[in-house]
Amino acid sequence: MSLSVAIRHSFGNVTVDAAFDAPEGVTALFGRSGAGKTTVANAVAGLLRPQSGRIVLQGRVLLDSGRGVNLPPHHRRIGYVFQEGRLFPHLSVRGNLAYPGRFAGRRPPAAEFDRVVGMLGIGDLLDRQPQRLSGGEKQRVAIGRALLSAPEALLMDEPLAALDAARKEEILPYLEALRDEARIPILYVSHAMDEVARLATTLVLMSGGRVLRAGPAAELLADPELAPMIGLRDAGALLSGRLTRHHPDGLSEVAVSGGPLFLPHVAADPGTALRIRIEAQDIILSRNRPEGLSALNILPATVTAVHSGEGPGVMIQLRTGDEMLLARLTRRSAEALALVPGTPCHAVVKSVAVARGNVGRAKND
Ligand SMILES: Nc1ncnc2c1ncn2[C@@H]1O[C@H](COP(=O)(O)OP(=O)(O)OP(=O)(O)O)[C@@H](O)[C@H]1O
Repeated sequence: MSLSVAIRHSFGNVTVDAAFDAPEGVTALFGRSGAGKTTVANAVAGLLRPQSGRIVLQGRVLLDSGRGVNLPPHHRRIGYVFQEGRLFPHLSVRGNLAYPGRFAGRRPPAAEFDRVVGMLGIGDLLDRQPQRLSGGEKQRVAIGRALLSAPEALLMDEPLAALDAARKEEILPYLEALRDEARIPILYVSHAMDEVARLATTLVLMSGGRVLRAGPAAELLADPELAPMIGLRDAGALLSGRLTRHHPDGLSEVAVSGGPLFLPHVAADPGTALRIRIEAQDIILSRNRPEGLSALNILPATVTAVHSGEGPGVMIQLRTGDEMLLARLTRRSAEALALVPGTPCHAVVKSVAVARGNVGRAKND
């Protein structure tokens, strides 16, 4: 199951020239405003006919400019979710959900309807009209409607951008479940790194109309050379772990390959697989194992790369267990500690530095 995209399109002197593969899971198209994300998404949706390109979904050719193939949007079998839910205002939630079935000439089987409604937690909303839904509820219905069209891929264009932080946090677990349960590629357009770090399994970094890098999200997010492009304040690597237990003082303990991590309470059962984003600016490095320190998380690590930019800062990549971390230090500190590839050290992370939104679910295998 995959979506393969290669397009080239010029708007006057601006050219978008992008190629990548989106396998099952969430492929995040990330980049600053004007990077070319919407152009790619529109070409995939069939809303823009690129001057040249080839787009193939599960072996079906959606676009092949060389052979004059360009399927219209409604024949592409792609479900769309946009920034605002775009629900039909005159239909109830149930009516909105049933709509794609009518459109495709079939109704989704009742079991499928119940499964999607259950997964998105919208069972209590079925008889409401869209104007009586919150922004987050509207988005969940919009996702449900897209899923019930039995799509072979989902395209989500900034689906959380119009929501405040609390509504975003409410909807992210549903998107995580979708990522891990729907066995289709999900193309997720966003310029918000917190969402991307939470959801992406594959990352396509775009800049100036081109794909700078594409690959597994955990690998790209731990690459110090890409940090300036991601944004130094947003840089941070992902750790995967398993919740081991909740402590009576409110901390949750998570086993990551480098050791135990103590985090502010994580609302999940022991055994749950998690992914944790540790922001590069929240790590302190020490050559010796620090003692008499308030921080609870001290992970033994080895420096694997040091990347200096133009400013006073450096990005240090570290291995802890079998995973990577990124730490942002001043050049002065890195020199004082003589940090070079191979240097053993300790990565110190304050528990409270790990924001709740940086702890998400991962696929349970
Ligand atoms: N219809 C158009 N006419 C002229 N230039 C365009 C048109 N659409 C897009 N562009 C240009 O193409 C480039 C890519 O735009 P695009 O909308 O794909 O970027 P984006 O990454 O989606 O940005 P944003 O996050 O702001 O939506 C930009 O330089 C933009 O100005």
